[in-house]
Formats: sequence, C-alpha cells, structure tokens
Amino acid sequence: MFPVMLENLKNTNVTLIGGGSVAYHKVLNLQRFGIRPTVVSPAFHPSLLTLAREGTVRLVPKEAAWEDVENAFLTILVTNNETVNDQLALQLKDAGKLVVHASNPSLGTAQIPAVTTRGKLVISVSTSGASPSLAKKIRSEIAEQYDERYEEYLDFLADVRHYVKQHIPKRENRKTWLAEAIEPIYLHDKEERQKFMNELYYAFPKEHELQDEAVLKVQCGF
Ligand SMILES: C[C@@]1(CC(=O)O)c2cc3[nH]c(cc4nc(cc5[nH]c(cc(n2)[C@H]1CCC(=O)O)[C@@](C)(CC(=O)O)[C@@H]5CCC(=O)O)C(CC(=O)O)=C4CCC(=O)O)c(CCC(=O)O)c3CC(=O)O
Ligand SMILES: NC(=O)C1=CN([C@@H]2O[C@H](COP(=O)(O)OP(=O)(O)OC[C@H]3O[C@@H](n4cnc5c(N)ncnc54)[C@H](O)[C@@H]3O)[C@@H](O)[C@H]2O)C=CC1
Repeated sequence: MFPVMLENLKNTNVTLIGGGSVAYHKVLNLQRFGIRPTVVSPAFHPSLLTLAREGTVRLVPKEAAWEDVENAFLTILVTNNETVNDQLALQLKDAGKLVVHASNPSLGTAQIPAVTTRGKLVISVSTSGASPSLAKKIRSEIAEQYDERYEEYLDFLADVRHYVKQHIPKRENRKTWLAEAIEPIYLHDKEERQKFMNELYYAFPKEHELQDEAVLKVQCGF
C-alpha cells in the first residue's frame, strides 16, 4: 500500500459505478474535495437524485459497461453485483487505471481512507481494508487533538514558508526560522504569530529583493 495525495481533480473524470447508499456516501466525500463525479447505475438512491438536481453530480441511468469507465481517471465500483464489480476492476487494472473495488479491495488498485481536513492539514487514516470502522475511530481521535485552530495555523505556516523561501537565501537560516514557527506558542497565540512575522520581515526585509531585482535589471539592461 503506497499513500499518495491527488490534486487538481476539479475537472477530472471521476466515475462511480452503482448508485446506492454507499455511492451517495462516496459522492459526498468526493464533493468535499471539489470533485463533481459521474454516477452510472440503472437505479439511484433518492439523495443522489437531489444532488443531481442541485447540479453537483452527473447521473447516467444505465447498467455499466466498459465505455463508461475507459476514460475515467478514477473509477469507484460500488454496485451490489459482484460479477460487474470484479469484471470492471479486472479490465481497469489491466489498463493501468486507478480503481477502487469497494467490496473486494484486493481486486482494485486504490482504497479510500477515513479523512478529516483542517484547511491545508489532511488527516487520513487507512487500515488497508482490515477494519474501516477502526480507521474511522482513529481518524476521529486524531482530529480531536488537531482541532479547528490548525486551519489558521497552517495558513500562517504556509505564509512563513513562502516568505522564507523567497527571502532567506541560506538553507541553514531557513531551517532555523521554519523550526521556530512550529513551536506551540504560535498555534495558541495569534499575536505571537504576528510578532514572528514582523521579526521575519525585519531580519529579511522585502526591500532587499526589490533592490536586488532593480540592480539586476540595470545590469541586464532591461
Ligand atoms: C476497501 C474500502 C473501500 C474503499 O476503498 O473505498 C472499504 C470496504 C468496505 N467497507 C465495509 C463496511 C464499512 N465501511 C464503513 C465506513 C467506511 N469505509 C471506508 C473505506 C473503506 N471501506 C475502504 C477500506 C478503508 C480502510 O480499511 O481503511 C471509509 C473509511 C471511507 C469511505 O468510504 O469514504 C468509511 C468511513 C468514512 C467516514 O466516516 O469518514 C463502515 C462504518 C460506517 O459506515 O460507519 C462499515 C461497516 C462496518 C465494517 O464492516 O467495518 C465493507 C463491508 C460491507 C459488507 O458488510 O458487505 C467493505 C467491503 C469489504 O470489506 O469487503
Ligand atoms: N464505505 C464502503 O466502502 C462500503 C462499501 N460497501 C460495499 O459497497 C457495495 C454497495 O453497497 P450499497 O450501496 O449499500 O448497495 P445498494 O444495493 O444500495 O446499491 C447498489 C447499486 O448498484 C446498482 N447496480 C446494480 N447493478 C448494476 C450495474 N450492472 N451497473 C451499474 N450499477 C448497478 C444498483 O442499481 C444500486 O443503485 C457493496 O458491494 C458493499 O459490499 C458496503 C459498505 C461500506
């Protein structure tokens, strides 16, 4: 099992095969990440019909066939027909595609973990198919510790890192500032975060970069 984070999936073809209660749950999960999936199924859970009316999911009312999945970046197999799930999983795997087989994970090439997000922080727990219930429990326990405060805190850390990468040329110096930023005081105290930023701006002013750029431009004759 090799974990990986996928991004830029907003306009990517993600297809679910089967439109029951598990499909509905998986669609809600995908939507949390800005994905607008397609569901292929001869019948749909009423909540999926509601989502389709809102325009957040595309429904294709038919029994699934190869052409429904051949162009999908990711396919999630959630029918109650094992023959259909197994057959498509086999074909998709052979074609080198990402496929989740929700009732026999070993036949797929990917699995969906239990996830909670705190802004940029993603808490993701998998038991490799051994116990989805335990994955859910552990995820909730971790999420209690890494609560909503981490959302703003991660934004602060991202800003610090962005600035440090642009304005501190030496790697050792960068490391010192980045290590200081993850001290607990900055999680708890907004004013301390502002103080930290001010100290960073003072130690490595933006003007330097602007001046350097101006010199460079003169030297290059722009
Ligand atoms: C392989 C996988 C499919 C995949 O990769 O998508 C899979 C497979 C199966 N799940 C089954 C059952 C349940 N699944 C849940 C819940 C979740 N299941 C999720 C993932 C996965 N489930 C993947 C492995 C992940 C891993 O191991 O870490 C979560 C984490 C994420 C999500 O679905 O989005 C989500 C919690 C999300 C949340 O709340 O945040 C509950 C509990 C509940 O609903 O409260 C139950 C009932 C209790 C139980 O059985 O444990 C069954 C038996 C069906 C039957 O009895 O027929 C199978 C099939 C089998 O095992 O054969
Ligand atoms: N979190 C997870 O990953 C979980 C996965 N499962 C697995 O998910 C699967 C689906 O469970 P439910 O949604 O509860 O079943 P369900 O019976 O509510 O829905 C099954 C859906 O598959 C559709 N379907 C049947 N034949 C089809 C075909 N040839 N092509 C396209 N669609 C077809 C049906 O019309 C129906 O909409 C089960 O195999 C179960 O083992 C179950 C629980 C949790």
